[in-house]
Amino acid sequence: MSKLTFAFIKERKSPPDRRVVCTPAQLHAADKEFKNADFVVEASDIRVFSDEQYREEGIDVVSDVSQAEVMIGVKEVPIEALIPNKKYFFFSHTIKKQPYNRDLLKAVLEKNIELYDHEVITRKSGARLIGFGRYAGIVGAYNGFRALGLRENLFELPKVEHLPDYAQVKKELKKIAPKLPPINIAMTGSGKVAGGIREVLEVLHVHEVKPKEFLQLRQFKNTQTVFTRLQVTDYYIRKDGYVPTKTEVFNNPELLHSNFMRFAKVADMLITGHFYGDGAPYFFTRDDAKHEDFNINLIADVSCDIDGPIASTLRPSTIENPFYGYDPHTEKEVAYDQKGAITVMAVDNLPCELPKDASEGFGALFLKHVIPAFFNGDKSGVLARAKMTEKGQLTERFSYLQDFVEGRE
Ligand SMILES: NC(=O)c1ccc[n+]([C@@H]2O[C@H](COP(=O)([O-])OP(=O)(O)OC[C@H]3O[C@@H](n4cnc5c(N)ncnc54)[C@H](O)[C@@H]3O)[C@@H](O)[C@H]2O)c1
Repeated sequence: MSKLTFAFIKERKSPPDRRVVCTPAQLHAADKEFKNADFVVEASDIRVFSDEQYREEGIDVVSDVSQAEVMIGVKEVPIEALIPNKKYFFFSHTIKKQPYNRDLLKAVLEKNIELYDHEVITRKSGARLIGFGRYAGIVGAYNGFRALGLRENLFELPKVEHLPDYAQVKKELKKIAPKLPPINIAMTGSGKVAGGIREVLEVLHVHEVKPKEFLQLRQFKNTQTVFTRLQVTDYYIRKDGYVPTKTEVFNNPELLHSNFMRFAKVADMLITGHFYGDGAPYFFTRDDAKHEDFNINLIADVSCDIDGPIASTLRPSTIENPFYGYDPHTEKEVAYDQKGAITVMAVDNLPCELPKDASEGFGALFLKHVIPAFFNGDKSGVLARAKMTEKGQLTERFSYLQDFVEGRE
């Protein structure tokens, strides 16, 4: 069997992304493990690991990767940089028909590229195998507490992007744990983002209560910081009054009403990590936020769906300026610390703030689930499921994108 060459390509999107799919140490180990694979790295001066660090691990760093068969990156590859007739792995942000990437998908087809999108590297059940979600949850929750400290003059957390790694993030959190005020925190979600949020709450020793107990907190004066984790069956209810099953939530959102306001009356802070399905009810609307009982005044919206289920998320924010305020009465953006406003953290590229750890986490999953599939006949079907394009056509699973590519929707 001839060797297959995998190239870890340079990120070319602006603003620059420092993440990479595999670290130098991981590629060193992979080089030993996969005898039929060659791994090369495209030279880059923005990556969190330097070219020299890869060379030290015995990995070739080259300026021209066109000899490789498989190209592996993180963000969208600019059209002019796409090399025809190759296999590519990156986040194309096209599966939800994102209009800003229509031309990219068109170019992928025209250049006869086999595109495998990281977002659709899944188990047979559809559950995603790979992602940066955990780090989004960690950084998003941290940023939420950073906003709280700044707004209330309680403590000052440094920006994550100025810290070297997750270990230091945890150290900073431990320092502020004793200074946390007695507030009620609700978090949402059950996937990787939610896992990251939970890690932060655990480092901070925030006490967890069940959603039912959380609802009772309204009657008491807080004495400690508490949190509860809300699942779909907590924040949605069927229109006929029954609690929905998860399958109903995923497949029949038209059956549902939001049941979130009961939590909004108790929570001071919300940290989101849910997945919002198309057509599902909003958690709270602009009108809900005007309600005198609406108690939430700080939202770290990691899920970050714009002008959607979390009405105060008017726009994404940036790593540079992560916070803004939402005035429920005027429905307008205001200063993040304006009296009566909801403070919003809605950074949509959170894992970029922790590029080293995020790359390590992503790389471990990629080497476990994807690379072996090239050499075992894709026995779990992971490549077949993730392949979006082949021979200039969309694969069957992604044929729903045909109208989108042709500009008909
Ligand atoms: N702000 C950021 O930088 C950032 C970064 C990564 C992810 N995110 C967002 O965070 C959210 C969660 O990401 P994740 O990595 O935890 O995802 P995940 O794939 O790990 O988990 C998603 C969870 O949602 C559930 N789910 C699937 N379909 C659903 C539906 N229709 N309705 C409700 N739940 C459903 C799944 O069972 C799973 O438990 C996503 O919206 C993602 O876009 C934001």
